[in-house]
Amino acid sequence: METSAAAVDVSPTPWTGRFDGDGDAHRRWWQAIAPHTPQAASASSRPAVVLGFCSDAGVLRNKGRVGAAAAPAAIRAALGPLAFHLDRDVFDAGDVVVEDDLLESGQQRAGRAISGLLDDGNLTVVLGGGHETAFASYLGVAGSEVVRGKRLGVLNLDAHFDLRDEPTPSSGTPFLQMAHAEAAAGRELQYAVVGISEPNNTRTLFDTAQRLGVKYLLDEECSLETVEVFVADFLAGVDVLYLTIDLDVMPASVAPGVSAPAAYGVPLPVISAICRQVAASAKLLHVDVAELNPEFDIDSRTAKVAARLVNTLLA
Ligand SMILES: N=CN[C@@H](CCC(=O)O)C(=O)O
Ligand SMILES: [Mn+2]
Ligand SMILES: [Mn+2]
Repeated sequence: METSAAAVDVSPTPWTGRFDGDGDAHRRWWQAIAPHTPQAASASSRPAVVLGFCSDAGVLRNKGRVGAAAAPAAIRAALGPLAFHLDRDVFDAGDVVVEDDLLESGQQRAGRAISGLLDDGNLTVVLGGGHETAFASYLGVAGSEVVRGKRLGVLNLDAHFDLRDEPTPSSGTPFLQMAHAEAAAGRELQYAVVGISEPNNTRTLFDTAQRLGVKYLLDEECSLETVEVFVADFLAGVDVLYLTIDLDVMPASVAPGVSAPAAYGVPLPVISAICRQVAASAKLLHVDVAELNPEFDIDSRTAKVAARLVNTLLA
């Protein structure tokens, strides 16, 4: 297996944040996180490793507002100052960078890096990138020894199905790509979506979801009680979970910095509760956060929300 360090393009850059002093009582993310190396020693049973996927290619191909390639740096900047209360070690493996339109090779490189990190026993956290990040994540998860013989579930928090049937992969196609890849391997994709906006998904997309047996909740159905039962049911049918958060699942007031801001959206407390539920399940294998576009992010609101959710997922 190629090591993660060999697969990434850009090494971790220094993290920054407020300094209140040295020692555990003052610790913030920027003081806790260390560069990931293949030899990185960890005392914790399941360290977390952050990897950036700097890509504008998927959103550009999907006719959206580009700028997500700058998101990994913006999320790190929002995470850095947060107080560190986690019981696990955290490392930064750097970035995989998609140059121009070279999306597929970038997804392959990120996939190899993720597989290597998973095989080493890490909880992997990818910071996208547009939602084409999800196919890179899938390549990494499906290519890992950790999922061999296990039932994989993909839980997407998103206003969109991203099941577009297009000749060219984009940020709108990753879950149909996964369904095809799983079918080619003789399996069926276990895919669930929380937060679907009915007016933002065509009849064709709903038909594709039905054909593939996708389980979903509409945004207007997402009360705390309903999502708790929905996620528990989905978790019960899988052995390992890949959670993907498309930040446009939340209302535009909470997540303005995305390609397609949501008029309705699922409230942050509901999304946060899902993250706690998933983190507590012990089935969580891999996480990604996608679609942040810092260019449209008022007061870094969306980056701060992304950072908070990552922090919650690792707690
Ligand atoms: N990542 C996916 N994005 C949505 C974008 C929808 C829109 O631009 O309105 C999709 O393809 O469905
Ligand atoms: Mn999406
Ligand atoms: Mn979306």
